Amino acid sequence: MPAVSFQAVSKAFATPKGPLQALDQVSLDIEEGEFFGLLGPNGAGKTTLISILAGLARASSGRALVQGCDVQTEFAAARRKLGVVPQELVFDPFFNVRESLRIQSGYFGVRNNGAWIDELLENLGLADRAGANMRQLSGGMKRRMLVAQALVHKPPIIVLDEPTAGVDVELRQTLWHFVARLNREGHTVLLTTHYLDEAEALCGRIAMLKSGRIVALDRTSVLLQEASGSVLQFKTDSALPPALARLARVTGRVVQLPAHDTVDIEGHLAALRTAGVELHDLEIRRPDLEDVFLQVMSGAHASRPAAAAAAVEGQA
Ligand SMILES: Nc1ncnc2c1ncn2[C@@H]1O[C@H](COP(=O)(O)OP(=O)(O)OP(=O)(O)O)[C@@H](O)[C@H]1O
Repeated sequence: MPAVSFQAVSKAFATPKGPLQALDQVSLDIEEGEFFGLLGPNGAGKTTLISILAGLARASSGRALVQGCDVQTEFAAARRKLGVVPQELVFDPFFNVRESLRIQSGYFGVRNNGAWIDELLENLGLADRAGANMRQLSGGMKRRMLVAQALVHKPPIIVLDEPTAGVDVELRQTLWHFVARLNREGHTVLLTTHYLDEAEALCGRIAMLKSGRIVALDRTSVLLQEASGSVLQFKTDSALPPALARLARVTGRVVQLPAHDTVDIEGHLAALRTAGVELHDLEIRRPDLEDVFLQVMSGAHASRPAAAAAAVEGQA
């Protein structure tokens, strides 16, 4: 039985401009013990899908199951199996850190788990703030607390919705170290993030959503292998010729240019030389997950989600 199963999940929101299709027939199984990444640009539907899983939003059609429990008809059982770390910081300001965790445990019917609460506080760098009132915590500390709250009932499935947005390097490392350990111990992890290097490093399998549909679904290693061509990367202080500027991914001085083949690379280099662009730290590398993501979103990547592939093969 999959840890998480989305079965033809669709969701339309009523808006003043008419219905907005946030999710369109999303089908996806996440197996026990997977570290699964759900990626997509802003507005792709990631949070909506997670909200449906957590029972915070209702699917317009289709259904979601957590270890076989329907999130609508068996809400309490499904919810107990999930530890959801939400994007937004919402807290009860009247309690201290340890009290909040005890209350959250009680909410899930879990008692006498002081040892686990201590372990959470220790592993998330909150031990010396255990007596602090929630109001006194910094933003980063509050985020650690969100993680602790989500894990307090030792859920088999951990759902992290952009857990590292606005988080410092130290907390990122603490968090990933801890979540990777829980995954090794058998917990299933579902992660959404805009940090594709994190997804590449952590996730065994990845689904990419675009406008509410799955547009890629595969093992991370396969997505990387199927990415076409290579990337010409260099640093420069000069402006790029317009034709290359349109193709390039530019981050400050770092320029990354996708290239299909060696002829393409030679063409790029010739155009740069003609334009008098001075290149530093030039390298040619394999595409990384960010390149794959951009290829998938532009429709250029070879990967097809299984359902779409089966439909095409069925027509043949
Ligand atoms: N309550 C709502 N009412 C109307 N539209 C909504 C509502 N919630 C989400 N949407 C819309 O549904 C679409 C999907 O939003 P969602 O928050 O799921 O995207 P996301 O992939 O999580 O994006 P981000 O990366 O920005 O967090 C967007 O177009 C969004 O504007």
